[in-house]
Amino acid sequence: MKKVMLIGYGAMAQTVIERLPEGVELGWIVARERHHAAIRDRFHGKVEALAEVNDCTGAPDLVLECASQQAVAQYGAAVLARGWHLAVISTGALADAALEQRLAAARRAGNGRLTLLAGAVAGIDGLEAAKEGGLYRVTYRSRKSPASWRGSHAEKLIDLDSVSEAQIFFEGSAREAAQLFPANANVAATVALGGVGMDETRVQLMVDPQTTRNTHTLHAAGGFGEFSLELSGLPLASNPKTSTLAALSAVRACRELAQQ
Ligand SMILES: NC(=O)C1=CN([C@@H]2O[C@H](COP(=O)(O)OP(=O)(O)OC[C@H]3O[C@@H](n4cnc5c(N)ncnc54)[C@H](OP(=O)(O)O)[C@@H]3O)[C@@H](O)[C@H]2O)C=CC1
Ligand SMILES: O=C([O-])CC(=O)C(=O)O
Repeated sequence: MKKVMLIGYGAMAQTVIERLPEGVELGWIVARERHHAAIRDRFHGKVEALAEVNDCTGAPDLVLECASQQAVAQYGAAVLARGWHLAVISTGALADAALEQRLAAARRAGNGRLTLLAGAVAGIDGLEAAKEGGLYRVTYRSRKSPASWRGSHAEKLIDLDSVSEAQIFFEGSAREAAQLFPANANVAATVALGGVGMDETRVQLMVDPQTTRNTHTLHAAGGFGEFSLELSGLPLASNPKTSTLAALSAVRACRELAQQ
């Protein structure tokens, strides 16, 4: 039986817990103190609620970050320095170049492994293959409902309550998008890391009062030719910022672990 450590206890973590594949069990959940009693009750003490990665006395086969970019900064290096396998969903954390270097150094020092989950988007494998032949241009656009942008930096750029038609409210690099919208634009970073990088990947963020979907549009052109991909994802009921597919990509990482 393979053992997983989960970081985070929010919407995505709940989906992972509910869909945990056979052959994998949850050993630890790193969560804020206020969730600890609920975790102990739910799992009858069989899953340890931890305040810190370093409080773990066991050895997880996989550490699944389903929390935030801040959590990657807080725990990522400790996980890698211990030689563990860290799978990250908050990929936008790597828009911080200093953090990226710190994680790389910890990984080298501890012989750990870092995996970036594909998250809410598809086509990253094709993008990475295309990169081998040279990429000229990669663009990414995210279109979500006003509810999905609420509580984000979007509120400083556009009045989400009065928007009556689809509107682009942000244009910039993937690095800017991932850092300004840490709970909404990790896909921009995922696309950047698979393609032409954080500063060259052009990003548009859009609010659409007519949609209930999270729609990701990716366009890549290069020596291979050209592709456009549109993914219209259903958000999680418990968090409209997060697409169901992002949670399922974390479930898939558990399935791969079970099959190893
Ligand atoms: N790559 C991709 O395609 C996508 C990536 N994401 C990333 O996944 C993250 C999780 O999504 P989702 O579950 O929907 O978000 P939620 O806000 O529903 O849940 C986040 C959970 O993580 C916890 N958490 C956050 N930071 C820390 C920390 N430093 N230490 C301990 N616990 C922490 C929160 O704690 P508390 O309850 O106390 O607030 C909460 O339990 C997003 O923040 C985003 O970064 C999301 C969608 C797509
Ligand atoms: O889940 C999504 O649709 C995308 C998302 O929040 C992110 O990229 O951070």
